[in-house]
Amino acid sequence: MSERTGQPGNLLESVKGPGDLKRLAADELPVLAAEIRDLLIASTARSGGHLGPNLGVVELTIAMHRVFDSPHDRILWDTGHQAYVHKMLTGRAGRFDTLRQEGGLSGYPSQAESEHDIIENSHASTALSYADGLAKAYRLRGEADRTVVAVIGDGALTGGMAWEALNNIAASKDLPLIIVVNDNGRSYSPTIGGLASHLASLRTNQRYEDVLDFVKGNLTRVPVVGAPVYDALHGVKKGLKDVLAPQVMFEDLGLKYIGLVDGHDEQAVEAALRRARDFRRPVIVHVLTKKGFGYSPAENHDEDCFHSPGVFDPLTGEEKPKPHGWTNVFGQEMVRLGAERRDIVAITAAMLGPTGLIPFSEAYPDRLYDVGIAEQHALTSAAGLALGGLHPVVAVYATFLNRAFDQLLMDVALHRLPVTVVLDRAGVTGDDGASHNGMWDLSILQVVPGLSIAVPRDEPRLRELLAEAVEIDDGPSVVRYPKGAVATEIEAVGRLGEMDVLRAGDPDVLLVSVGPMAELCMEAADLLDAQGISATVVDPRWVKPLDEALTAAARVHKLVVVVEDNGRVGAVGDAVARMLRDADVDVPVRTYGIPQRFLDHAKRPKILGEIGLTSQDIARQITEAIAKRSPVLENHPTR
Ligand SMILES: Cc1ncc(C[n+]2csc(CCOP(=O)(O)OP(=O)(O)O)c2C)c(N)n1
Ligand SMILES: CC(=O)[C@@H](O)[C@H](O)COP(=O)(O)O
Ligand SMILES: [Mg+2]
Repeated sequence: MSERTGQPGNLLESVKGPGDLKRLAADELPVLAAEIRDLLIASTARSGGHLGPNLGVVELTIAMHRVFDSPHDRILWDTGHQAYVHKMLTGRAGRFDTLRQEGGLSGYPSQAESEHDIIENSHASTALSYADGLAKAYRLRGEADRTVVAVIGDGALTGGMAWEALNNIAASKDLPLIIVVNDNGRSYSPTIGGLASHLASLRTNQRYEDVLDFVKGNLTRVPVVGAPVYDALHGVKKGLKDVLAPQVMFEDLGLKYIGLVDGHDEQAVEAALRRARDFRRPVIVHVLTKKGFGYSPAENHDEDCFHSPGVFDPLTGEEKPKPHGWTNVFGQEMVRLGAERRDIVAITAAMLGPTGLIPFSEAYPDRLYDVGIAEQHALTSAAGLALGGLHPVVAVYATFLNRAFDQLLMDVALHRLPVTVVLDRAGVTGDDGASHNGMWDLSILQVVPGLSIAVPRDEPRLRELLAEAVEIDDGPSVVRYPKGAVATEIEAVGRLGEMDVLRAGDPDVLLVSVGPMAELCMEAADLLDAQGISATVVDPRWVKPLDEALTAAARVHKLVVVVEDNGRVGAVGDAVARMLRDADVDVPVRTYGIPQRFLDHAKRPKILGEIGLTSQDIARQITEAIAKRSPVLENHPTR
């Protein structure tokens, strides 16, 4: 195994862009591929990242940049987690020591990084819709010589948007649009559903290709009649294919289909892509790849083929142990609740492991549903399960719930159905960039009638609130918690209605701490003490509906402060301010949360520091707020 230096090898170093790549001889490409793999392994070992997906597209990406002319031709990556090789071949190989670091290379395409990058959103199943629009724009602008190429994984192809796009693309016979299905048979775990089995049958039905090759090899050797007979046979290819290979649904959609192509045979991929390019109409190129290809620890990693490992030893593939996290607690609690309540079922959207539901699936295999990357379907299927008398728990990352908002609102809440949605990775996640931060749910869910939201501050509260949530049977409930290690446990010193009082102070400041912001708020209260400002810290536990006791408590304080790990606009802080206004409690309210903008990638603590979600910042801002109002407040009778 070559010494993995973490720097590009000589050949890769010489590739400053697709032009250099095109000038390489075919026999240099395997060397290039090996250097790319070395750099992928070394850089993700150091920073974590999507090693498995990128190892699987090395030859595919080389072929794409040799056949097409980016950025004149546009190459789109669905989800974008598999675009590291694309970045290496478009002049960024030398920056992989900064992968996913603040100010360094993003783990996804980035328009600011390169003219070769377009889609920055890491939400899956969008690339075909972008491609449809882009190709139509080029046609309308008289730039029809530009080919649009969208790479979509078999997992992303289980997302509904992809089929909405295919339906439209199939209707546009004159769009030079190439859909590369990167079929490695997996999302994290093996891809599920009818489509997955269809793709699998195509993969296994190499029979058709073998028979055809055999016929071609033997018939065309027969003098005079051989070739015409072969052509006749080939002419009935569709029938032959249907007989030997299952119904190829893509062709039935009206799309040309080229496949199955060995995705690790770079020359074969190039040939297929050239054929597809020359059709000048929508074509599917079905490429078979292996996730983690070329690195045995990834190839043999059962759970997810090193989909997105943390830091690991490149020689052994041994991952650095992850801390006891919120996800683990949820997984354990689901097994306990599943034993108590046989009506509890769980749904994952192709993220069984990342959401912690593996223990539940092992304990109750017939009560776990993996719906693929299909959050919209997940929510409405959950509504069906609830209508059927069950209590579904839908576990998704907070940011991906956005995709299923209408289903939660109109298919679940409108019918007051007992569905519990568990949002992992809520708040700032950090190194997966702007589209991964779970900073939207506490805002968008405020408008859902009859929906309850719980935000646990630590492990005991997660267990407690999840148990309370699944007891709610007259409407949807939501429990949300951040990525990573559980927060320090903080016991209540009293109760205020259903809220936990974490620190009882004189009525200067009422500090409303939302979920895992508790530790930060307690530290801020200590800092305020030193300034002679006394803070009462309460943890609402349930932030929707808010506890009326908050109104009475606010009345006797000089300032109300709400701290939350969500976008500031329309979230808990605004809900508290509205509740106090409605109750004619005109105590000033300050809300501290995530600024309502897209955040660049960096580690979570770094981002929290930059946006002022630290105890020092909160204490300083409260001190300033008190000082600004003190003349008024001094003379203002306490209410
Ligand atoms: C809407 C949405 N849901 C879930 C995810 C999380 N996610 C990221 S990559 C991935 C698996 C993608 O599988 P596939 O498209 O086959 O690509 P591969 O990793 O196999 O190359 C998932 C579920 C996401 N990015 N977007
Ligand atoms: C690309 C994608 O959506 C996921 O793979 C994401 O990277 C998961 O990140 P964590 O599971 O590490 O939070
Ligand atoms: Mg896949």
